[in-house]
Amino acid sequence: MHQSPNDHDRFIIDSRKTDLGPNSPANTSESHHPHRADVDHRAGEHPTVLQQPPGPPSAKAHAQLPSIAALALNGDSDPVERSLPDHSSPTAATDADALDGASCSGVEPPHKESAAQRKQRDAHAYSYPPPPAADDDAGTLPYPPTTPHLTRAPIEIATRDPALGRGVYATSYIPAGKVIEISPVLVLPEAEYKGRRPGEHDDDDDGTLKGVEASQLRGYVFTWGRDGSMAVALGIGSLFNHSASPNVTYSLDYSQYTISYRTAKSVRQGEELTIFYGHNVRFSGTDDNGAADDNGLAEADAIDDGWGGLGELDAPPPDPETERLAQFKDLSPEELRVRDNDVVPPTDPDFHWKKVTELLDPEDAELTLMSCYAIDIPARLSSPVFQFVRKHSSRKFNELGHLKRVRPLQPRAEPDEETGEHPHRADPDQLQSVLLFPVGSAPPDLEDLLARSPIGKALEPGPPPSIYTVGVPAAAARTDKQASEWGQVWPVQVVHVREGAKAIMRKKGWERAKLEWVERQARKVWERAEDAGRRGEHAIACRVTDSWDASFHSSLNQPIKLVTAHDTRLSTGNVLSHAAANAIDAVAYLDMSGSRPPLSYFGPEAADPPYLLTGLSVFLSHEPCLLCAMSLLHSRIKALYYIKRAPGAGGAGSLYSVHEDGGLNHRFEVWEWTGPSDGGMGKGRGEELRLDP
Ligand SMILES: C[S@@+](CC[C@H](N)C(=O)[O-])C[C@H]1O[C@@H](n2cnc3c(N)ncnc32)[C@H](O)[C@@H]1O
Repeated sequence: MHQSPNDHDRFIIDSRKTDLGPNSPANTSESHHPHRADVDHRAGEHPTVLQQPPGPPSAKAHAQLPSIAALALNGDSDPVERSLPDHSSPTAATDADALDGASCSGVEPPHKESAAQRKQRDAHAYSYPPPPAADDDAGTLPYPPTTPHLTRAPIEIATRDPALGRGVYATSYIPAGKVIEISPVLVLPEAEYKGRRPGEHDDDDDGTLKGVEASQLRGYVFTWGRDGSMAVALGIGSLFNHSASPNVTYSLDYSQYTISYRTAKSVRQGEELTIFYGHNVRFSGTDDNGAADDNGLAEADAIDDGWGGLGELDAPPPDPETERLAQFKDLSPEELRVRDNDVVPPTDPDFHWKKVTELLDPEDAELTLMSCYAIDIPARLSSPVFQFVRKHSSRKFNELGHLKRVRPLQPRAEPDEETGEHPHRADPDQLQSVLLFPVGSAPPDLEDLLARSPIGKALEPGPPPSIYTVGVPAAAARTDKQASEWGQVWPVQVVHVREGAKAIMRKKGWERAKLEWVERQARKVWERAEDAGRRGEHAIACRVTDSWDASFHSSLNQPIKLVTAHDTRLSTGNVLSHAAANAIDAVAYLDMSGSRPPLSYFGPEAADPPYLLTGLSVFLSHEPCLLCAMSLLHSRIKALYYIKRAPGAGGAGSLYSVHEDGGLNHRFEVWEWTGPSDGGMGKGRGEELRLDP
């Protein structure tokens, strides 16, 4: 067998020359040279355009290779598309799926190579294993100190079809996007694989199979890097059979020396798990006329479209992102900027979001009162009263800071009739009311204290001033109008609302580019939820993205998506595997593996990823439950957008509003979809919401 690390690596496996069974050494075509870049020398066979095997990743690509652990929770899956490594999609690493994109990025596109180029490459390029140092301890292999390994999937090895030999079968339902196996690999340098003696070159090959190539391992190797090395998966990985429409995808990790396998589609119990070895492969069972065997390979060969026929079968659907970008191509940068930054108010029919908040816009606030103790004293005693209050205050901060401390009891003296001037000094004996303490924080022996204070003494031999209770505004006024109305009760300070805060509080709307982006993310998360529902999970999903920053983002430069996850309570049996929890978990995996894409929000230079979801935006198909709302708060998200309310269970507006609880140390904004649900978001499987475990 030949598993190809990408589908450009073509080969033929032909067991017609033997009747010893599919795994016999003789079961593969004698003339097959899997790692030869330019060989097509078999007359009468299907074309074997053996293209250049994938190159080893560059240092940069290595850095981008996802950790295998991270793949485990990266849920997005576009079944067949992901099964076939895709060099044609430049967007793969951005919005499509940060992790999957990264997994592709380690593999360079194929190219035809001349003999001269090959020579040059042989001299300089990647070599595995590196030549041992003279005093190298024989037998020491340069594998990494630790190798990830995972086999936890419900699978069994069985022979159900003798023509295929052993295969891997699901013993229970497996959802799409699950890593089912991570196999370490054993790398066989070219000379060892081909059984070359020291000093022998490939030009000396006489066509006779030697070395490992002559053994039955030949049916189990795949190309590793570009130097002719081959690798064997040491684990279940070597037992996946080939299919033209596989349900398992794989990715090579050149730095970890592993190959990981992940379901590209959901798999039913009893179904075989298959991978795609490459185009134009053929095994025994295909008759001389190339009649289709049941794995569809002969059919694939019959259509010469350069993709072994699979191109047509797996033609990717039109890319919505390309279509979206096409609408801006005729706009100048300035026209685009104006269009993008046009603020769409919440009253606009295109604005389908409602802010989930119980907080009042302070500008709409009604007057609320608090009780205070006050005294009426002559103006000349104001200063001693202020000193008295300072001395006996139990609080560090001034609870009455938003109020004027003094209110004149009589109207101020009229201006002089002749000159029109106001008297410079107030009458020192004019009575005025002075606030002492809020009722709740006054000293208990206030009367006594006052009588014994310099104020009481100054009023002797008369009685000390009588203390009374008065209702005063509980908060500062936010407008001049409020100040004048509330001032009738007690003179109050005005703290004008800041412009930025005003925009948020008044729900002024969003830039058009942001509005469109938010809605697109919401539709994507809804689609994912519906997809999860079709796979037998609760139809709930969560998508985590970078947050919109108007000074940076635009229709062309969109925030990056980090992960999408769906609810997996049913498939895992874990009642806490809610979509939001899975998404947070997946982000943590990204960070653990160093695979978080550089975020615009924090700048690509940021040394370390921020704590969990700090500053990120979360899209949920449904309002999060209390637990998830609290987890999102704990993760420090910036904004949450959800499509459907979860009455009686939701923690972001329904049962409780975790996001604006004054007792917690983080707040985030929450928006709820108010758009039509017909034929789109809010309709369908997502309605069968069961939030409680
Ligand atoms: C990596 S092994 C797979 C496990 C193998 N069936 C076994 O029993 O060890 C590859 C070999 O399996 C067989 N094989 C895999 N996919 C096949 C297919 N679609 N049709 C026929 N034979 C297949 C071929 O003999 C091939 O050389």
